[in-house]
Order: sequence, then C-alpha cells, then structure tokens
Amino acid sequence: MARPRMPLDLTTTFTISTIVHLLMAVLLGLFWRSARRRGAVGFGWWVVNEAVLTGGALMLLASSTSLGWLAVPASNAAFLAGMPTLELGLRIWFRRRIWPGMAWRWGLALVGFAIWFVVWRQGHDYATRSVIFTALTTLQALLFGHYVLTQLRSVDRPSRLGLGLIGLGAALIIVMSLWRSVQTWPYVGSGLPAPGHLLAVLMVVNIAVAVTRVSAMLLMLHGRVEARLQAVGMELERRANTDALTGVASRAHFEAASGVLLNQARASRLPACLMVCDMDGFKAINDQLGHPEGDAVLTRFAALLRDSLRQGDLAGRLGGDEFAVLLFNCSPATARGIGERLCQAAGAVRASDGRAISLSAGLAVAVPGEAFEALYRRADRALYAAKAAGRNRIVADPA
Ligand SMILES: Nc1nc2c(ncn2[C@@H]2O[C@H](COP(=O)(O)OP(=O)(O)OP(=O)(O)O)[C@@H](O)[C@H]2O)c(=O)[nH]1
Repeated sequence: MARPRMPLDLTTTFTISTIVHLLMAVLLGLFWRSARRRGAVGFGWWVVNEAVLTGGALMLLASSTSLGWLAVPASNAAFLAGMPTLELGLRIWFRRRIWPGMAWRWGLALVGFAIWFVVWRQGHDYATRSVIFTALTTLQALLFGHYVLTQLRSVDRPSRLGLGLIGLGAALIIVMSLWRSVQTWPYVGSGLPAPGHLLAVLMVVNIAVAVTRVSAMLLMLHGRVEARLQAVGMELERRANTDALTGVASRAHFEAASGVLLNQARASRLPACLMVCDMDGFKAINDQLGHPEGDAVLTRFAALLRDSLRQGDLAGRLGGDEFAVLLFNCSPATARGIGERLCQAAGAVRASDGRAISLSAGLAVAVPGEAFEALYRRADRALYAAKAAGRNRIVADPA
C-alpha cells in the first residue's frame, strides 16, 4: 500500500489540540470565578473537563518523547474521562442525581481504558488502537447524548439552547468517530501511520466541538444569571407590594391596585365598594401589653381579614391599625353583610390577656368613574361616623 500524503503531522495536530483546550480551559476558568459568586455550582467541573482534555492533548504531544510509555496511556485515560466529567458537571449544575446514572459512565470509561491498555501492551499498531478508541468514544457520546436529551424537556430557555448545543457537540463526536473508524479501518494491522487528511478533519472537528461546548456552557451560565436576576426582581416587587408585618397589600400597592380595579369595574359596569376598618382601643393593647403583643394582634386580624374575603377582593393595611378592603363586583347590600360578618368575627381575635378586639368600619359604594382618593375620603368619613356612634359597628356613606 502506498504511503499517503501527510498534509498534517501528528505533532502539529496535538499542538493545535493542546492550544485549543488550554484556551477553552482558561476562558471557562475566568467565567467560573465570577459564576462561583453567583452560585453556579457545577460549572467548575466543566473547567476541570477542559483541563483534563488539555492534559490529554499535552501528553499526546509528549508521547513521541522518552515519556511516551506514560504519556500514551495517560492521554487516552484523560480523553475517556472527558465525557463523564462533562456529564458530572451538568448533573451538579441541574441538581440531578449523580448515582447510579454516573456508575455506568465511569464504569464504561474504566473498562474501556482497560481494554485499550491491554491492546496497547500487546503491541498493536496505532490504527487498531484508534478503532477501539473511537468505538468507546461513540458509546460514551451516545450515553451522554441520551442524558442531554432527557434533560432538554425539564429546562427553560436559554438553558435549553445551551443543552441543545452540547447535544450537537455529542452528535458531532459520534459522526466523527464513525468516520474516523471507517477511514482508519484499512490501516488496521498494517503498521502505517494515520493518514494526514484524517488528522486534518479530526482537528477541525475537535476545535468545533470544543468551541460548541464552551459557547453552550456560557449560554447556560448566562441563562442561570438571568433567571436569578428575574427571581430577585420578583421578590423585591413582592416585598414592596406587601406589608411586612401582616402580609396583606402595602398602602402604596393597595391604592394603585384599587385604582386599576375601579377602572375595571367602571368599564364592565360592575359595582365596587371600599371598606375601611380600624380596631377600637388598639392603643391600649400596645400600652398595657407591649408593642410586640400589638403586632401579634395586628397579624391575627390580618389573617382573619384575608380568610373572610372572596377571590378578586383586595385587602391592604393603610397604616397602624387601619385596614381597607376593595370589594370588586359586590353590591352595597353584600358589602354591608361582609362588613357586619367581619365585625362579628373580629371578636374571635384576642390579645394575650384574653380581651377580644372590636372593629369599626366605614363603607362607600363607588360612583362609576370615581377616583380612589375620592372614594377613600367618603369611606373614611363613614369610619369616623362609626367611631363617633360608639364603635364596634359599620356605617355606610350615604352618598
Ligand atoms: N403594635 C403596633 N402598633 C402600631 C403600629 N403602627 C401604629 N401602631 C399604634 O397603633 C395605635 C393606633 O391607635 P389609634 O387607632 O389612633 O387609636 P385606638 O386606640 O385604636 O383608638 P380608636 O381607633 O379611636 O378606637 C397607635 O398607638 C400607634 O402607635 C404597628 O405596626 N404595631
């Protein structure tokens, strides 16, 4: 058989390979430093993965030196460990179980290496070892690709995009390994070196896979950071909208949301009422039993208020012991009934010394097109009328 032309020799191939993996490892390492602060657990394993592959490529370079006896098996071990390390990173990243799924992966890497080692020790040539190696890599890539596919369903964009890219990398490895086997097969047992065009294509695919994988990881990291920022934003919004002590709407949120509900009521010609209520003699609870007990009574009352409302109604704390409820799609008669039941139920809220609380409430029915401020003024006037009439009652604004 004629010796084929060699456009690319082994040393150049391994040198390029080492540089590519080293660059990727450094790039990922830099991102990892910032990702760690944001809690991107698992990302570090991808840096390790790239470092292992760099080590593998470096040892391949050294295989033509006197260190060859150590470098050749060590580099093959590194490449066989590459795929399971990447999957380990993914599993930690997505907080998935590591065992028993990983046992198969590491088992295959170990057994595969043992087979390759025996073949190498028996003195078989490069082409024979290469065919065995590509068969093992194909199997590893198939298992890894299957894992990536099972994860695709359970993650959101852009993690899905990242996983898709990683899956593409695995598919590239499978196609390449099969092609490499077909190309190398005629040389098995011939003792000839690998054909040059094979090395060139391998190199290009190697670079493509490395770049694909690193881009995928960065994309996924970006997705994680975005998701965290979104969660933090939502939490901040929730805190701003909620009264910290009682858990009902804060004053600002109650006013804004009431404005929206009143507009909706007007547009759909539905009745809406505002009820403002204030505990009677609350100051005495604070003065006699202490501020913390006052807080506890406020919290208990707010829970009762939330439980007494229908879906679609809005409860808020306007300040101190004053609460308000916007009753949406609620007739004046129903609103009055709700208010009376609430005043009655308030008696079940007791302070630590056993005293029951009572409630005064003012009710105003929204005039279509009326602004929240005007409606509130009328409900507040009714509340004062309830206080003036002896407390523990509900008074409706006559307008
Ligand atoms: N424990 C507690 N007390 C508060 C809080 N905010 C305001 N207060 C107190 O609540 C009390 C409100 O008292 P008022 O509603 O004016 O008076 P009251 O004793 O309920 O009397 P009437 O409303 O006239 O029946 C004041 O003493 C405030 O200091 C709070 O977050 N926690």
